[in-house]
Amino acid sequence: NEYTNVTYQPVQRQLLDFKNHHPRPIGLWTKNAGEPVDIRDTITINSDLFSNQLLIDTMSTKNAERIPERVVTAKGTGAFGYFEVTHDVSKYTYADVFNGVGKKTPVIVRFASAFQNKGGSELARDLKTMAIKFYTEEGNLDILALSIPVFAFKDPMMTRDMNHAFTRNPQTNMYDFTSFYDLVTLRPSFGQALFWLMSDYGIPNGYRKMDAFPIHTYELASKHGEKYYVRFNFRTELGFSNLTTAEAAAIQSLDLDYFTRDLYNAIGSGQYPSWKLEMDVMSLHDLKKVDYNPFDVTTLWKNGTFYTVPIGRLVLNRNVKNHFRDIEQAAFDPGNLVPGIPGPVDFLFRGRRMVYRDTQNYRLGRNHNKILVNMPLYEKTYVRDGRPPTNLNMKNAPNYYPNSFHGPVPYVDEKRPLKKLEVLENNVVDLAPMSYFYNHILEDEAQRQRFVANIVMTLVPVTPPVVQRVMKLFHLVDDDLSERVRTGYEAAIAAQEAAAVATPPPAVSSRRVPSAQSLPKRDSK
Ligand code: HEM
Repeated sequence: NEYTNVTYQPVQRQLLDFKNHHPRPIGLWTKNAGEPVDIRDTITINSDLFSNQLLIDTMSTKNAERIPERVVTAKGTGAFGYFEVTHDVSKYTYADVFNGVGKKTPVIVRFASAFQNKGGSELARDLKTMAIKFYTEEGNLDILALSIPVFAFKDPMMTRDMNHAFTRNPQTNMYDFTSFYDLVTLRPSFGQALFWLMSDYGIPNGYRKMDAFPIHTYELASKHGEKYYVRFNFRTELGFSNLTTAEAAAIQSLDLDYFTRDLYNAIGSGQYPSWKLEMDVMSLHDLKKVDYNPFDVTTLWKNGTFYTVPIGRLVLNRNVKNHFRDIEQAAFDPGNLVPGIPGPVDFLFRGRRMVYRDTQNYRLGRNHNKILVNMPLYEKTYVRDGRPPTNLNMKNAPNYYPNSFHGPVPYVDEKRPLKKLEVLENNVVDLAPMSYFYNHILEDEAQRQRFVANIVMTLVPVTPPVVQRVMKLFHLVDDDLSERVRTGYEAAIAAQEAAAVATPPPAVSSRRVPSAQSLPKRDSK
């Protein structure tokens, strides 16, 4: 690269790169309304502040720089890239984006930590999220995925409560494992997601090295009028790898932004992260044969009841130039689907169709689709006016439908399935998958030990009556697990008590700041 004898990481050299690309200042500095700035206006002491338009511009716009952070997934990053179809899946869907081997579709992808605030730590044991917006010829397709393959509940009514219980306590303003485990044990559908989170899958070694799962069972429609039911999986081509709690803690003490740095540096040095997109498939016929609910987002499909089909590759090859413009303002909405992908039919998904739209109306405004990063390749609507941005606002085209003056017209999708599948769900929770996770998905003794240690660590600060409920739940799941967690918990509490007794009170160091008493006496001679 341009820097001889030194290796700068892309993150380190961002400003130098800018300067290299712009050997001279990029232009005259202007006030907000365009008047060039005179150098005498840039210093305000001993001047008439209220006549200084530059000062007023500066202070008033600085004050308004923030928009509300996302209620979840606030701490995030992202990049541009493309999706390439590598396999013929025309049998399953007529969606243009997945048809035609070799076809490339531009994407923006945002990653985040589910329950961290905007300035939070990426090293926290937390669900990681990956949201993909495909800018297809038939509109934006948004697929939102988590780093674990199951969700915590089926009923959208639980959303606010999970959000509250898993984030900051209203009085202490701290993350609170008491509310966390309280909710998990009162609603054991959380169990499987909890287990994934407490295992090695709970802290991937960066966004590049994690798999991502949209979780819901999507309905796909083929051009022959058949329907298929699929679960998509994004599999990292680098192979999944994780950080242990100790490794994450060590990195966290120096760098809360480790995931963001890793992604930016990789893309900036041409090591483009990539994922294979594949789907687990069942036909309508297969669906009717299984002895479980394949629409249940809290659990995996059972072995032997489906087959897997590769679709394509997702590659991220361009860092964004402006985080706020392209990442903070990005609005992903799982309801943004395209012809050939009617989408999920479960109740949680129906709830999500409402929620994302609403939160983005609040966070970005009702015209968030007109913000550059959210704009589809083609769009003609009867939407008008409202809070900016309104862009061209459809200029002078007719603003009502139907009309006889050549406003935009609908088309007929001949291939669209005639009937929609109606799914009824229940609240019954099966604990067998938790036991299966402990005994089969955790691959060896070392993984099991780390899993138990992570649970124990998070139980230590929990109110004892809630700990007892956790023990009861684990007892119902697996004897070995419950025994190990109990022993580990008792040992951790004993160690904590011993440490409290043994630790002397901290010594207060003298403060070497000037004070009336400590000023050296100069005239002592
Ligand atoms: C299968 C289950 C779910 C998956 C895979 C999922 C995935 C995601 C992802 C990837 C994001 C990050 C979007 C971004 O980066 O901007 C996100 C944000 C969000 N999710 Fe979910 N989520 C799930 C369930 C839910 C549910 C049940 C709700 C509520 C009903 C919900 C509400 C939200 C909200 C409000 C945001 C913030 C969106 C924004 O401010 O733009 N999620 N979700």
